[in-house]
Amino acid sequence: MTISMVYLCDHSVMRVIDTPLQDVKLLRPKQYPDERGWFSEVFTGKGFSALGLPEHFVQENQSYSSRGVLRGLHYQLGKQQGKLVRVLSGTIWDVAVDLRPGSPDFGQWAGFELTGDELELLWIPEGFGHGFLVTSESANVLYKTTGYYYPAGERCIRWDDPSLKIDWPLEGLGVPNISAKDATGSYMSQAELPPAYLPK
Ligand SMILES: Cc1cn([C@H]2C[C@H](O)[C@@H](COP(=O)(O)OP(=O)(O)O[C@H]3O[C@@H](C)C(=O)[C@@H](O)[C@H]3O)O2)c(=O)[nH]c1=O
Repeated sequence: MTISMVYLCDHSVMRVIDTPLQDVKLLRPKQYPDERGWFSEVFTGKGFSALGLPEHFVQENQSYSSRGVLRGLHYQLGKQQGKLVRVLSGTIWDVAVDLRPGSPDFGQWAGFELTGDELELLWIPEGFGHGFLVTSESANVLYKTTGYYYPAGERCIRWDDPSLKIDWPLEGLGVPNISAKDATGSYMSQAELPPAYLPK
């Protein structure tokens, strides 16, 4: 994690934190505490647009998982999805992998601990594989997507693909609990990948 930048979007302040993957961002919305608790504008279309991030999301998903569950690494072909991920309760280790051929970060991954105790969002653009491991008793994960669910385009890369060398924090968790579908995931070398990276 490198540079921290603060952008002003009207009255609202969003801290944008660069990550080892140039197009993946951690976002910390401003919180307004008072004697009742706190308030925050977690997402505004115009604020995101001012940051060069998508203004429109078409779907919001929530999943609940118990400790040791690993979902991923998922992406969609045909109708791609950018994802804005937030943890409502519990703690996960969230992973993004750049799958865009030609990208400077192609084949690179980054992992982030996200917890319901912090107001933090992770922005993962189209063309990335996404997955997470639940490291707390349970976790509620909420994410908006820029594209609709498109089952025909669903793809999965194995969480344990040795070419990716993802350092999942599995200490004390043992073998992760994955779905039957994820167990049939592809190795990246054999996977049908998203469209090539387009430099901005
Ligand atoms: C993802 C999704 C699933 N479903 C259904 C299909 C299935 O019956 C059930 C569970 O689906 P899955 O096993 O694919 O759910 P899950 O393994 O949680 O899939 C999700 O994983 C994370 C890591 C992502 O990044 C998401 O984009 C999505 O791929 O929910 C929908 O109706 N809409 C959706 O958008």
